[in-house]
Amino acid sequence: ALGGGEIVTITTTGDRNRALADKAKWVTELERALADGEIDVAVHSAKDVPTTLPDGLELVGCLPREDPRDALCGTLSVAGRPARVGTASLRRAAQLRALAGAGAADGGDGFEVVEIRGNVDTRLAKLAAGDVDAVVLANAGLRRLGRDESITELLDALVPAAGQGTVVLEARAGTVVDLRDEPTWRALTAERACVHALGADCSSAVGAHLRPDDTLVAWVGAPDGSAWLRDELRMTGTDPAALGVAVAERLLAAGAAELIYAGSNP
Ligand SMILES: NCc1[nH]cc(CCC(=O)O)c1CC(=O)O
Repeated sequence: ALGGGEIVTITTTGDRNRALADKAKWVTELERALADGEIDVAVHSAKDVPTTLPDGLELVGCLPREDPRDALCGTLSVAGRPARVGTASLRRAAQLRALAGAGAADGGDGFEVVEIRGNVDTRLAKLAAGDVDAVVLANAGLRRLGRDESITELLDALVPAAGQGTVVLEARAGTVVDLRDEPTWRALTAERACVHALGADCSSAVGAHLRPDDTLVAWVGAPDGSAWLRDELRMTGTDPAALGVAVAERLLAAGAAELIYAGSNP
């Protein structure tokens, strides 16, 4: 069990160079420290943890999930020109472009998605400076950083990333950690199983979210939002991983692999 432990701070490549696109940059150095026995438990944002773990490591626990939704800071609606919406996330860009293509922006002149990099403060500074009219960030991240006053709207229309809003614990296989919020664990299991079975990775435009009513919603799209698939299925049994695989199989049967291939090779 965890208790009376010592906290080891590890600065990762992701912390040092936020311009890198690969989310695994926040995870691999902690996994190396786990494998070397330098630490016993690694704490990650679940969203950044690939669905295939190195041999000998496993997810062992999680904290209760924060709200998993994406949050809009700024506005999608500007008079006289399309609003510029900044995001670094292929998933958010693809879903926003799909919405823009559907003419979902009420009022204004629609919006366009632009790539924006840097940490949360950098992105909010770009918004404040008028470089963009809006940015989309995880509600959970904004709340944890005390920047939730910047939020103008929670985007129910976007399907969150698998594990978004969840702090997860990873350890060497067999490590017992008495810290696991069961509803969060169920959601994490279903969402990660879905992404894994889709053959998606962090460079794919894929969302997967187990709603509190036990319905798994998944979204797979081309990066430009020109084509996408959405599916949802309610859990009937008691196996969240089986639900994730079932949704992935339905999406694959509908052609999801072509969209994911496009996402991995933009
Ligand atoms: N890849 C960056 C990252 N990893 C986890 C979060 C947010 C917090 C969370 O999802 O738990 C963020 C920032 C963002 O997406 O806005």
